[in-house]
Parts: sequence; C-alpha cells; structure tokens
Amino acid sequence: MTSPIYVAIDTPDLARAQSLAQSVHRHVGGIKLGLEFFCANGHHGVHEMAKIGLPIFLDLKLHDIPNTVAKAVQALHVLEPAILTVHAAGGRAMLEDAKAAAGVHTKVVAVTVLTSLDASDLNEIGVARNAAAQVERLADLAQDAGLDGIVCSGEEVGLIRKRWPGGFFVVPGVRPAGGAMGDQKRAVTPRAAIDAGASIIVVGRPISQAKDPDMAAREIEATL
Ligand SMILES: O=c1ccn([C@@H]2O[C@H](COP(=O)(O)O)[C@@H](O)[C@H]2O)c(=O)[nH]1
Repeated sequence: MTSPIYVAIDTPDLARAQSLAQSVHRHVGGIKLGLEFFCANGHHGVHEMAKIGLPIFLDLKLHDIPNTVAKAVQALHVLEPAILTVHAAGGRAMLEDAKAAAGVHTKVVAVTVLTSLDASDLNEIGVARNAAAQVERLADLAQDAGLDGIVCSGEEVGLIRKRWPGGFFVVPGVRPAGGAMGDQKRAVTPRAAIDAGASIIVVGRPISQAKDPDMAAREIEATL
C-alpha cells in the first residue's frame, strides 16, 4: 500500500533536498515542495526532484485575484504536480478559476486555517469564530467551488470528513508523541490524523531535522 506520508522538503538547497528525499523515499508516498524550495530553485528544482520518482505536491498556497491565480496555475502545468494548494480565503471565484486552470491529473486543495494559528491568532486577524468553525466554513466553500479537498489540522479533519466524505484531506503539522512543536499550534500525532480521516499527512522537521531521517520516516510509518 502507498504510504500516506508526504515529506516536506523545506530547504533552499537543491542538493540537500535531493539527498533528503533519496534517503527517505522508501518510507514516504510523495514529496512536498513549498515556498522556500520553489523560490530558490523554481521549475528546474521541481524537475530535478521529480526524477526521484515520487508524486510531487506543490504547496505554493496561491492567493491573489482570480485571473492571476488561474494564470499561475496554468504556468505550473508543465510540472505536472499531483497536488497543488491555493488559499481558501481567496474566495469562490479564485477557487473555481484555479480548479478550471489545473490539469486533470492535479488535485487542487484549499488551505483553510494554517496549523500555526490558534484562536487568539484568528481573533487578531478579525476572525471571531474558533479554528474548527472557520475550517468548516472554508471547507464548505472549497467543496461548493469544485475543489478536490482542503488542508486543515488533525483537530478538524474528522469533522470535515463527515461533511465531505469523498474529499481529499491534507493534514500538516503532525508530530510524533512528545515531538517538538516548533511554530505549529494545532498538531496531532500522525496516527491520530490518519484515524480521524486524513488522506495524506505532511511531515517536515520531525524527519528532516532528525539525526537519521530514514529511521525517523520508518518509525513514523510503523505507527500508521
Ligand atoms: O496549515 C499548514 C499548511 C502547510 N503547512 C506546511 O507543512 C509543512 C509542515 O512542516 P513541519 O516541519 O512538519 O512543521 C511545512 O512545509 C508547512 O509549510 C503547514 O505546516 N501548515
């Protein structure tokens, strides 16, 4: 069975990214490349990482006016990402245009509430409801707009899976029991995320900062 673990390769250094992905490739189902990697290495870097042979998740969290996002999505076709993120807060028209612009083999998923935010952060940006209620609202919008799924934390994925049984749910910010949280505020264990209904989990620092990334990936895989 394909592993639900996507390893987040958050580094600007292409050689380090290749070596990290190579070392864990037997224990993960895909490679997630985000802003840090893409801003430093662009299309060339993604092509190089694709040579490892795992699906590529481009986590660029696009968020702009509908026309700009649609053109950006078209410009990414050539990279054939398996998964691409946009921000749900960009609104219905942006979500619809992003989905229409994506290739048929790319799942477009909407980031709802970043896993680094809690209720107090939400309050500061003018969102009075709690994270779960805000995720619920943005998940409904993403589903209505025809997206494939959403990104949310493991604390909300169970609730959303019940409302959208056929959705594709990406859960980042997972931490092995007792692991360092870093900047994550709504974290659950990999096992809890999968049990609650995550389609895939994204794991970055617990693997990339481990003394032995291959062993760390293997240990997480063994808990699932
Ligand atoms: O809400 C979100 C959306 C995306 N991410 C990304 O996932 C990884 C998590 O890395 P860790 O090192 O395991 O914390 C990272 O690339 C984020 O950009 C997220 O954490 N939360």
